[in-house]
Formats: sequence, structure tokens, C-alpha cells
Amino acid sequence: MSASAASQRIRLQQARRWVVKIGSALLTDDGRGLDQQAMAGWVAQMVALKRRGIELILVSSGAVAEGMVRMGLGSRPDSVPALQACAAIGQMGLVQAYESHFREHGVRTAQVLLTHDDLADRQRYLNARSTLRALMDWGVIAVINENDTVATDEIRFGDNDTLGALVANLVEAEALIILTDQEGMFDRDPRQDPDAVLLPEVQALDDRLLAMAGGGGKFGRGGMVTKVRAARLAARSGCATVIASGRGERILERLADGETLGTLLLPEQDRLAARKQWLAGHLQHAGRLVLDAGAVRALREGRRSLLPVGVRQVEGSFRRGEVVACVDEAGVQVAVGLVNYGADEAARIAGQPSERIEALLGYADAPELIHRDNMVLV
Ligand SMILES: Nc1ncnc2c1ncn2[C@@H]1O[C@H](COP(=O)(O)OP(=O)(O)O)[C@@H](O)[C@H]1O
Ligand SMILES: N[C@@H](CCC(=O)OP(=O)(O)O)C(=O)O
Repeated sequence: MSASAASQRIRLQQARRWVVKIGSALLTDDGRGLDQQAMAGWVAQMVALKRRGIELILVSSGAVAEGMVRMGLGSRPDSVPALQACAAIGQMGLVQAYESHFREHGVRTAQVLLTHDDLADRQRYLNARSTLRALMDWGVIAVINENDTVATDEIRFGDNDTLGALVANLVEAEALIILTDQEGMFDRDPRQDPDAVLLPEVQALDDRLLAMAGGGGKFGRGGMVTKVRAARLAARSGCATVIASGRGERILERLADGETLGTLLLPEQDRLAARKQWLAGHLQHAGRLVLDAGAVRALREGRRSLLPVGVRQVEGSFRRGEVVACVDEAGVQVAVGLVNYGADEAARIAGQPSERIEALLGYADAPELIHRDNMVLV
């Protein structure tokens, strides 16, 4: 479906923030219980990538499958409460295993349980984003799963692929790596048809993919359909997705080296263009920053970031990460952007040089109030 399979792999070599998603079938060796040896391998690779300066978040399934093993159940229960109970039981083993494997490398981990609803709610979305950013800043690996105790739709369907994509959108990841039990996406289900052909590179939004993707196996349930949908979702924030075999040797490191492995599902736009398009469509602003003439010029003519020194007034009660409008002193809109400081902090640093941020706030986040990558001129 594309002639330039190798060329786009450079995206992965350049990606600085990855979300890695590991499916149930793979993680539990098709339901035999947590595959500790395989887990140790993925963890070692993630640690190697982290040492190369890549920020990583892990989305891991396997709670239900592991809970089933612990309860001696041969097949996935039909009752939702039984599934939820299995997830609660299995999640203990899951995080315990990740904790100890990462600890061997001196890397800390954190458990984060989320539902799709959490990410649809603006406030909780921002809270989750701040937590994940703080964890990344501290170099701690977040191990994310669905909060199966309170969510029923997700567990019925069994799909962490979507969660992986939502997290990729949330943290603006450049790459979503979905590790599964197949080499990648084929033109039809390879379990059903041995003549199926692996697709090395496709456009995530190509509608033909949905017809080629089938359902999943006994333990993982989403199958290829949810992976394709996840890639489409991730593409919205300009994130590229790779579907690859978690059993492949040093798979993550080889992907980071740009090797042509698995299936690469490309977004139409890069991350910056996608973010700017999203911003441009974001008409509701949580507040306004009134800029002096010098700042207006720096934005309009110099395409620079907005520094606190150029802000005369802060209006509204916004939080870090929200969209605010930048206006000139006559109230004419100049730009919209994602602000790096909440309204109270912005008011305290307004008119001040960036070197003073730490002294004024007791900490310094970014030197700019709005980074130019997060800003669209109006
Ligand atoms: N076109 C396809 N290409 C590859 N795998 C496919 C395709 N269609 C369906 N599948 C199935 O999807 C399964 C992987 O999904 P799933 O069982 O949900 O695993 P996971 O737990 O990793 O999410 C594969 O084992 C395969 O049988
Ligand atoms: N959150 C649940 C279900 C997720 C699930 O099965 O997803 P997947 O294996 O990725 O298709 C679990 O951890 O078992």
C-alpha cells in the first residue's frame, strides 16, 4: 500500500516520546500466566530506550488474563462482575512484576488506572496529563491499565488499544507502539489464512484497513480492528503507530534504530501541524493575556514564543495546559495557545524576565508562557 516503506521509519528514530502498549495474549503467553521472561526483556529494552533519552509510558493489559490464571479459570468469564474481579486480582500480579523488573535496573514505576470517561472529562483529562508529565519529568515509568473495577464497557470488549491511543493523545506522544502476538498487520487475519501478507507501511486513515482487520484471540479481545482504530485516533495528534510482534528480538530498540519491522501506520499530519490545527479550532478560551507591543511584534513577525516579560495583564482563571487567547492592548486577538502556567502564576510572573520565574514562584517550569509550537497566530 506504499512504496516508501523504509523512508518513514526515520520518524521512529526521531520520536522522543513513546507510548508502548502490550496486549494480554502476548503478556500472558496466551493465557498461561504472566510471561516473566518476556516481561524482563521488554523492561530491559524500555530501560535502554530511556537511557537514550526517550520518554516512555507503558500501557499494559493482562489483568483479566492473569486473574483468570490465579483463579484457575479455563475460559474468560461471561459475567462482567467476574471479569472485574479477575482484573482486580490480576492487576496485583501485573504491577508487582513490572515493579520488580524495572527495579532491577534502578528505574521507578507508578501505577495509573484510567477509564475512557476520565479522558473525556476536561478536568480529569488535565489532571491525568499533569500527573503523567510529572512522572515523565521524574523519569518514572507509568504503567497504565484500564480501571476495570469502575468501567464496564471497556472490560466487556477488552480493548486497551484505544486506551493506548488516548494516552498517546494525552501526552502528545510521537509514537504509539502496539506489541502483539503477530508480526504486524496483515492484509487479512493470518490465523485464518496462512497466505496473508504483512503490510509494512500504511496511512492510518486508509479506510481499506478496517476491512482487512479482524477480531482478536481468546485472551486479547480487541484484535486488529481496535489496533487500526487506535492508530487512527493517535493520528489525530500526529502520532505514528507501529503494530509489531512483542516476541521479536530487541524489537523496541530495533524500531528506535529505524528498522523496518511490523506495520507503521502514519498520520496525515505531523505532530506540530495536527496540534496547530486542533488549537486553531479551539474557539473557547479559558482566559486572555494582554501583550505589550514588543511581544505582539515578536509573535507576529519573529514567530517567537511568548515570554512572561511581554505580558501586561492576565485575565480569567485558567490552569496550566489550557487554551488562552493573546490580545494586543486594544483587545485585538493576536494568537491562541496552550499556556505553561496557571492564571495566578502567570499574573505573578507577567512583565518579568524568565530568569526571575524561579524566584517568584519557588519553581520554574518553562521559560516561556506559551511555547511557539503550542501557538497559532490569528
Ligand atoms: N489483518 C490482521 N492482521 C494481523 N492480525 C489480525 C488481523 N486480523 C485479525 N487479527 C488477529 O488479531 C490478533 C491480535 O489481537 P488480540 O488478540 O486482541 O491481541 P492483543 O492482546 O495483543 O491486543 C492476532 O492474533 C490475529 O489473530
Ligand atoms: N484491562 C483489561 C482488558 C484489556 C484487554 O484485554 O486488552 P488487549 O489484550 O490489549 O486487547 C486487562 O488488563 O485485562
